[in-house]
Amino acid sequence: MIKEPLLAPSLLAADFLHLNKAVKLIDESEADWLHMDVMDGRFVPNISFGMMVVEQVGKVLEKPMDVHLMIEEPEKYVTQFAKAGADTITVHYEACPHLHRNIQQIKDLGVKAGVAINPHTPVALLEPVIEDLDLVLVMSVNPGFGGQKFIFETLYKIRQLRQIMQDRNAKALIEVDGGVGLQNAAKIMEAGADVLVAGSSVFGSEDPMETIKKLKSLGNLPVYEV
Ligand SMILES: O=C(CO)[C@@H](O)[C@H](O)COP(=O)(O)O
Repeated sequence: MIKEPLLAPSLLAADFLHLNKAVKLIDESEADWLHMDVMDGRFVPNISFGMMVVEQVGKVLEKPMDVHLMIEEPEKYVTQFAKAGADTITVHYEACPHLHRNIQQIKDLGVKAGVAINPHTPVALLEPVIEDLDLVLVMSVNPGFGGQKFIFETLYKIRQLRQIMQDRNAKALIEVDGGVGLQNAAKIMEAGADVLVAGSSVFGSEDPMETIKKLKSLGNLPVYEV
């Protein structure tokens, strides 16, 4: 039996002219968190939105806000994102030469701390900090854009990470982000994920509410496709 995922639809795929509507939909749906993708045009080749949008969304959102910083020098901005209402702040391993300090900085703000790794980054690199983390975000596409194809090798990384965490009795949640949808969600959960981020598969679907419902009831999904 596959466990029910925590589901975090990504606002990046919503209609930016009607963010209020998207937030309301998340609050009224079975989704657990709202995922917010902040991009700076330096760490990733795209610019999305910053703390002003996060703050406005935070004012109306009732569910936890999961903020994924795809930015260089995140230490300069985490305080502002915490003030803007983030419940979890995730920084990238590849953007943090002083990762241990960055994690402590986030926790000192009273916010849950996450670290994301790009598809080419080995999970073993997180071993020295794994016990300090609330969340590990395994990128299953190269970050920067929604609507990309899930990278199959991510499944091995999730399994490896689950093993490392088990060996160290670490409690972080494993979140998987990029190309996640009804066709592969069960397989990703079976590999050991806890949280699924879903952008296009939710907001690009005909009935986002119904898609969220289906993603939450994984027992009914096929596990053969990736
Ligand atoms: O961080 C990112 C992209 O860099 C993701 O959160 C995407 O927003 C996921 O989008 P889909 O692949 O689900 O469309």
